[in-house]
Amino acid sequence: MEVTDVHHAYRRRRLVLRGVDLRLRAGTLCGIVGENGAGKSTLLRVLSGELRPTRGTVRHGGRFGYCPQHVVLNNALTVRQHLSYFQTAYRLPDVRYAEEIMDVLGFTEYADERAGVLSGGTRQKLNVTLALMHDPQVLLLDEPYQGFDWDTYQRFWDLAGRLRDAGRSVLVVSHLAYDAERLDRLWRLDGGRLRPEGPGEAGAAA
Ligand SMILES: Nc1ncnc2c1ncn2[C@@H]1O[C@H](COP(=O)(O)OP(=O)(O)OP(=O)(O)O)[C@@H](O)[C@H]1O
Repeated sequence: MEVTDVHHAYRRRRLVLRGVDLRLRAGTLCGIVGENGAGKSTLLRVLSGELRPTRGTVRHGGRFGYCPQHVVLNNALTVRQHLSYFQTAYRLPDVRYAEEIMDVLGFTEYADERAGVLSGGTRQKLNVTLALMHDPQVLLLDEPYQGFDWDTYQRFWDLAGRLRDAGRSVLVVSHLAYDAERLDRLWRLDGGRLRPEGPGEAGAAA
């Protein structure tokens, strides 16, 4: 994914993004942190194509996955019904990979529960599974581990590391400055631009 000089202003008023440049190579696990209101979700919505940038370009190739910050589930459908709905949307022959992800995240036993009765953390596990189940080459995750318990949080990072090792580009966005050693690159979104975060990060490309 290649992002060049991206600007975004809501209704031509406040400029939230003021020239974001970002390059995500295959086989990298990257993070963006920023305070509340810094524009992280706005940036991900631009990167996913949901919002058109006021200026600048976003280019990416191959299958694309996006896990939005706010869980979008149909409360009347069971976990399994969500999988089959997305299986059709993604044109997948089966949901075996989705079931593997469910197993890794530890919520297989909820397969026949309706989304409306799931706990917040379990809803988020389903949200992440739906974004991953077509094995995207570029994966954008907005606050993906909100509501996860510690064990699930660790399993999530193991999964993200495995995807990186399999050659996927993974970008995790959070307001928390999580364990930077898990990441190949970390940026901070501040003042509408990205700057490298952490020691020894003076402008190297991912
Ligand atoms: N649809 C919208 N219309 C107008 N302004 C918006 C809209 N969505 C976001 N904003 C504004 O854009 C700015 C950035 O918001 P955004 O949600 O991208 O930040 P964030 O870094 O994701 O915040 P948080 O960590 O709280 O989720 C905020 O000032 C917010 O009020």
